[in-house]
Amino acid sequence: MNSARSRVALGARLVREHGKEISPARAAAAATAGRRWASTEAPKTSAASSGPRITAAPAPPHKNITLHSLATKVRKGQPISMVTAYDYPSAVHVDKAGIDILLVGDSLGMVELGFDTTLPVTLDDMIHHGKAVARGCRRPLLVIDLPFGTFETSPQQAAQSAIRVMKETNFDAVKVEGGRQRLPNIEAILDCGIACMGHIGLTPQSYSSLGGFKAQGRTAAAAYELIKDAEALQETGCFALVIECVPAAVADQVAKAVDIPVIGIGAGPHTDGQVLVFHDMLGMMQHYHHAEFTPLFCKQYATVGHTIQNGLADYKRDVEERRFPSMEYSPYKISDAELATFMDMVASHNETKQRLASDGQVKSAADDIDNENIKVY
Ligand SMILES: Nc1nc(=O)c2c([nH]1)NC[C@@H]1CN(c3ccc(C(=O)N[C@@H](CCC(=O)O)C(=O)O)cc3)CN21
Ligand SMILES: CC(C)C(=O)C(=O)O
Repeated sequence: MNSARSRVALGARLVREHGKEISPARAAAAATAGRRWASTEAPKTSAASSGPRITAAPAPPHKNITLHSLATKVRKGQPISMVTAYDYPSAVHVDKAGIDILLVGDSLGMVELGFDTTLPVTLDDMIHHGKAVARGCRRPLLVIDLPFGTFETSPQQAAQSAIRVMKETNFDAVKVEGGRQRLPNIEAILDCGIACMGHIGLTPQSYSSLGGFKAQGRTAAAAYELIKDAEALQETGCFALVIECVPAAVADQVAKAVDIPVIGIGAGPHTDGQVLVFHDMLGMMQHYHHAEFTPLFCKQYATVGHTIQNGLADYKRDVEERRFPSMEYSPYKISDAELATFMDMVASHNETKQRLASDGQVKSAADDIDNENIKVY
């Protein structure tokens, strides 16, 4: 929907039906889930010369993004930023950058686990990664995908999977792929009091029936289906939608058709927000397998993969040429007196070793040395 339009309906039904928004309870609940907050202090560098050179990072703003603050943002015409992350360090980065929504997408199967599609990803995989992300995050709205095979077969299956994910990860919402054919399943999730984001257009979990990762909504009829799907998902109570890989003009009309935020990926500039996969947008994918799946619609904002490659190559060369570690990186000290005593012990140890060797007792030398040098201990 265009930014000028009012977004009063955002999450409204969800909030009405379940009494309260999801996120206010998050800080308290997070403590029990072991979520670790960043330092609230200003950046500082450790002054202790013998200590490790650790720079404490400034904490992100304390204000969490909630369904309501998201609605306010959209009402004010401010676009929503969303990005995926799958582990603790990337979650810390996303949090610090002030991104609005962090998605643990099932794309983790491809960019983190090395599969060719998202189909093999399990609920256990999602929970494992979700927990790590939650430990690194406090500000963004946290959304997690229900992976293939965990929600399609019945509303009950969908509800059970969503409940398990919410219990174990302490996230704010789940995302479910599919349009009107998934309405009963999505309704069951919402009925449990769980916020749900829809996902239409290219739904990668339908890789098999779509015949690949293909752009969608490219005929009038298919584009019109997307409008009907978006309206149905809004009516059911989804608080937002992802629309993936459709022509910009089609995404524009879908966004105009509903009041809830429509977040695009490969869907042009007219949506209420944008989402990209972390590894794609940071240029992390050097491996041929990953490069193959970096979509054309993705803008690269960094070339982290090159930075990593350069760092590893420099390290290898330094080790091989004995440039690392220099004494600068050998911080553990021993006093001159202790060192002198130690050197005497080594000298005596070596003498004993030589004597035993020349006596032809090499095999049992170690035991004998221990006995003779018992004073060492
Ligand atoms: N790394 C990564 N980034 C993603 O955005 C992403 C994943 N993985 N895995 C799950 C899905 C799959 N996605 C993809 C993957 C490839 C294309 C792609 O290559 N599209 C072609 C057009 C295909 C066509 O319409 O024929 C392109 O040229 O962009 C699109 C979306 C988006 N998601
Ligand atoms: C690409 C985004 C929207 C996603 O669904 C994922 O990362 O799995």
